[in-house]
Amino acid sequence: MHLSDNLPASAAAAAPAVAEWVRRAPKAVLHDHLDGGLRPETIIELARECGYTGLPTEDPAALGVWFRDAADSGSLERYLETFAHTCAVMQSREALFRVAAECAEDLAADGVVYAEVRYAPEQHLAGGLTLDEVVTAVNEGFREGERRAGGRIVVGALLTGMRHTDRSLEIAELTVAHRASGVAGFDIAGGEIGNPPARHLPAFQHLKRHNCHFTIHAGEAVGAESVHEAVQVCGAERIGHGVRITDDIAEDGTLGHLAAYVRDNRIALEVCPTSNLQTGAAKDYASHPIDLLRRAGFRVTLNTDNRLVSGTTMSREFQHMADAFGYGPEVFEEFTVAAVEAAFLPLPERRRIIDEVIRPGYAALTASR
Ligand SMILES: O=c1[nH]cnc2c1ncn2[C@@H]1O[C@H](CO)[C@@H](O)[C@H]1O
Ligand SMILES: [Zn+2]
Repeated sequence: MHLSDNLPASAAAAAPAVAEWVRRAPKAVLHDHLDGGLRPETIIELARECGYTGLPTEDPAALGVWFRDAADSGSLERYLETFAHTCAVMQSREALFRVAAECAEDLAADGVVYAEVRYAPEQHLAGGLTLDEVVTAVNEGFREGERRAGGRIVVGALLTGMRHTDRSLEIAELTVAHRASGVAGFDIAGGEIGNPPARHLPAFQHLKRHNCHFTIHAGEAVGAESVHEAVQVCGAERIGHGVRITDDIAEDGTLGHLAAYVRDNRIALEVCPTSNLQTGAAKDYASHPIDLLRRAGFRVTLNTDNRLVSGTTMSREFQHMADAFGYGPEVFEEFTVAAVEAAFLPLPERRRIIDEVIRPGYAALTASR
């Protein structure tokens, strides 16, 4: 049986028909940007409240389509331009709280049981908030969203430093300061070309000194050398995207030294297929390297990147992969367990989610199919 999605009808035209078992499957997402996943109607309401007049349309369905189409640019830089609109309306405590609460609610409604959601605190200071106030507002929003979802989801925040600015050390310090209260780790994001991760080495060294988790966007717009720098120079525990690691895999499947290192050390790849199609990191779903990487034994996780900007959900990403590669519940269970194993959570908590939520959820799914 197929159910239609709950996104606007016009946007649904480009979306796959999501099978009911896909929607019910327990999911975990490690790579989802808070400012890339707002509800269109929320953007419009927040814009009215704060006096932002730059939106391309005030029709929610049309706005959803506009984001996805504008981001279908073939370039990461143009994809990222769309975030000016979402960040513009996320400049008050109330707006951040609302967006974070709705994010947790929407993920839970899609069957996500564990999420790490990232954003760049430095992009939310235009209304006069301090970095600490931004983090507190978002954390409180996540707690509210967890409550509204009846405890069916656990959400952690990742604080992102923007790779083209010079605040990453400050954001790393903020991560350490808030780690006992809802912040799970750190990330760097933004345009990859011309902004290699090692430019932010002091931030990574600070995190290492304080035994803090971090991931790095790499191997999305730049090739395997970017993954090399993120892993070997900066010490990333996971890689955001990472799909261009295939530069280091020969046609016959032989792994180069870097690819072998990443695979053998179980460094998780946070793969986001739809986003990759939009930014030109992959040509189409059928030729997306996720299947090659999975079969080669990499720790592959499946993610949304930006639910609004990429017009997607976890269910849609699952469905695209099921359609392209014939994946059934056993593969999605593998991706979901891989994500929780690579989560920035204490080990007993990871084990609890896998043993008490994910394994039984898939067992029930398989029994009822
Ligand atoms: O796939 C991506 N690659 C690089 N940067 C990204 C991606 N998606 C979003 N952002 C950037 O991360 C910021 C904080 O959430 C966003 O504002 C956007 O500029
Ligand atoms: Zn991303």
